[in-house]
Amino acid sequence: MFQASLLDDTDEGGPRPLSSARRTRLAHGAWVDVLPGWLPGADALFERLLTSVPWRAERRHMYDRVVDVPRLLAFYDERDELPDPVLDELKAALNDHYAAELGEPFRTSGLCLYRDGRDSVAWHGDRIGRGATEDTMVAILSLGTPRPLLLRPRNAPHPNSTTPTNRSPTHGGASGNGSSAGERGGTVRFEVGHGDLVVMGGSCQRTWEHAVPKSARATGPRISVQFRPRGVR
Ligand SMILES: O=C(O)CCC(=O)C(=O)O
Ligand SMILES: [Fe+2]
Repeated sequence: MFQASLLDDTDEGGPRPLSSARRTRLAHGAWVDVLPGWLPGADALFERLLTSVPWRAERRHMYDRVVDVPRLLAFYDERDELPDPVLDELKAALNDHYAAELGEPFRTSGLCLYRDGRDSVAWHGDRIGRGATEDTMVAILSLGTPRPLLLRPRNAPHPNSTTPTNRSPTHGGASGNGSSAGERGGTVRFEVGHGDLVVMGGSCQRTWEHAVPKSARATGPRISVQFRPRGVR
């Protein structure tokens, strides 16, 4: 049982039990757990993070150019104080549920702010560090405006291929609060926001890639909080 304390002092209520997360097994030993509406009242946390986190713009080398990273970032290493006590409680709840299976605790927290539909993250695996060679987990809390989080197998077949080489999962439709997963051409799609949790596990960082694509529609801001073990990034 999750022992709510700080959360009970607000009108947010605590996170829902992680035992109700639904696991989707993907090809190649990857899996994804999804718990829509994990954190009820998540919009209050969203507003606090939006104003209290020292969001940084970054620039990165891309081939021979230096380009703006199309989202704002903040990173909290294991010894850093998190920007909101609710994040400590969520990390503790994740560790209560997952540490035995993971074999170690989640320790670091990365935050991304997608200001609007022009912000995005390109296809990648979290492969800086052990995620490139070992099974691991990355747990992502989504706050604010829902955006699609897409997953596809690495070295995916051409989109027009009629003979996909990967076993594809099938998904139910939309769930209660609007989160939904769908699958098309080997790509798995989760619409995440407003307190939804997605945990990528098994070989997901090695054998699959994930992305939050740009959107041409008017899109409000989304914050994601990624909890990772030590040495995974
Ligand atoms: O915003 C998200 O949900 C994904 C972020 C991500 O993939 C990353 O920071 O590595
Ligand atoms: Fe990632």
